Amino acid sequence: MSNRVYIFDTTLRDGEQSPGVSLNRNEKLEIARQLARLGVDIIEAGFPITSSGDFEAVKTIAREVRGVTVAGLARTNFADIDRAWEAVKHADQPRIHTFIATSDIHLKHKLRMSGEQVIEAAVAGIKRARGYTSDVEFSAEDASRSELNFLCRVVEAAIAAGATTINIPDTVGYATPDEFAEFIRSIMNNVRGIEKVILSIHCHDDLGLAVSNSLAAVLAGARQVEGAINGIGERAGNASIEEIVMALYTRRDRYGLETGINTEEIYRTSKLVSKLTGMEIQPNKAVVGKNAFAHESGIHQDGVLKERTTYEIMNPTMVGIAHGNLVLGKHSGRHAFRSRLVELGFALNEQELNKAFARFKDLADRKKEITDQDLEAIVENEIRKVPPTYELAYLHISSGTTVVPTATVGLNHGEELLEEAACGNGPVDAICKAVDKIAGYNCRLYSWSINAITGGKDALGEVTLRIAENNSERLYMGRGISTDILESSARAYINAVNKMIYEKKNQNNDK
Ligand SMILES: CC(=O)SCCNC(=O)CCNC(=O)[C@H](O)C(C)(C)COP(=O)(O)OP(=O)(O)OC[C@H]1O[C@@H](n2cnc3c(N)ncnc32)[C@H](O)[C@@H]1OP(=O)(O)O
Ligand SMILES: CC(C)C(=O)C(=O)O
Repeated sequence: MSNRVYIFDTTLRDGEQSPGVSLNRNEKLEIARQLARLGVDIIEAGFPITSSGDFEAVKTIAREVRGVTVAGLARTNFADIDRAWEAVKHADQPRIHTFIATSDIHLKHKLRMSGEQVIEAAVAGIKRARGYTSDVEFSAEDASRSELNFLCRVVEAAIAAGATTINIPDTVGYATPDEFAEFIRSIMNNVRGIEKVILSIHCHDDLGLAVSNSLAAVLAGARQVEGAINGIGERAGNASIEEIVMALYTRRDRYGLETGINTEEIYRTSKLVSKLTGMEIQPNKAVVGKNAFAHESGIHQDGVLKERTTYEIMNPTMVGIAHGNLVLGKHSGRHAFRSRLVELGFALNEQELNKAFARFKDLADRKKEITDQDLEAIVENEIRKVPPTYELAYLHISSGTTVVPTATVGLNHGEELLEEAACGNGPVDAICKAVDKIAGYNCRLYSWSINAITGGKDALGEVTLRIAENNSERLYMGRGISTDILESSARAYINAVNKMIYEKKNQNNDK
């Protein structure tokens, strides 16, 4: 048996069946192009009878995305099959994918057909499709809940009618891995002609088992896996392509199976699908989640810094993520802390490091995640504390929808109180201009951001900003905290100006 596993991507068909998702033609085309770069073998581009929009999207993909099989889904009736063919016929390798349910529950309640009628419909549909193309996939919908002997009869008839791929879906995500593997083995052992076709599986995630069931089936002998990027799809979704691919890749040591996927395109594909479908990726999602390669606790961070493989079974670059990250938080230790400071360009001695680390742990108790800006602030405010040339004495703001924003600022400069007023485009701009007038500088604001340190209406707002003199690129970061965000802004701006003055003074002393 070949060790090559074919990847059938149904992001644009079953994936689009996710509640709330509707992709237009251009969006589908953009995703299809990316799927081709990813290296999937088959793109199921849509269900052409569904709407003229879907028909046009499948047709466009078939015409424009080369070097890949493009499939269109169809029920077994001729109208669906004819429409699917019209849509895919210009593809490099067109495939018609036709399906009908085989479980008692579907026959009795949904199709209201007998078993013989289902076999007849399947055979007729496949023959119709074979009249158009030599690449015909047949799916026995709800196969995993079907009576095995009947399913084997349907599959045998489908092969005899000309199907080249036989798909066994776990349509409602009911199977469990060992049971599904056994089911696949039974089909392989009982269906005449099964060795002539590619045996495929299509698993749903209702019990969170779609990937496990898919892998179990592959290990039992299936050689095509159907799934969707990010695991999107009807209800709880489909098996996630990226998880299956990375499981096969990572465990090739044990199973020796291969896909044609260019794994470095995985992350980009996942991001694109998430962006265009509007379906966010949960942070702890395997392979592509924000936290998939993030390490938060000190012991793990220390291990990863010493040797990445201590806590990483995949290299993030393998899936197209530039590098993993060490998230600094209250569980982090000195090794990770020092390493991030070095990355930020700070070389602290042991005493400074200990002092900064204690301050960091303090802050980490109050904040969920410590950012690079927090670290810069710790070092600059705590370790390289500058003497305050100016300190805020008072602040008065006049602002609103009908007045020009004006700020009056009083700054203590030693024993002196210096006062100035200025107008600006907004109150923050007015504050900065008033401070500039007092300090005798002309600065521009590069960035300004606010972060609520505590919750509720009286939350402490922490403003972090960066300024530079008008004729210089040297940036100074300032930080200010208050329950009033304009006061936080004033304090942050004054803090940055003080740093600038201090640095200039020291440079002059050095000369
Ligand atoms: C498991 C899966 O994911 S299957 C794919 C699911 N995807 C979709 O349904 C795509 C979106 N669907 C649609 O736009 C519409 O349902 C259409 C265009 C496909 C059909 O619309 P309608 O003709 O109005 O039929 P409706 O959806 O209400 O009912 C489905 C009909 O197809 C029949 N049917 C269902 N599956 C099959 C099949 N594989 N082969 C033949 N007939 C089938 C049903 O028995 C029902 O027939 P009935 O009208 O005689 O009772
Ligand atoms: C059409 C088939 C493959 C399907 O989507 C399912 O059974 O879930």
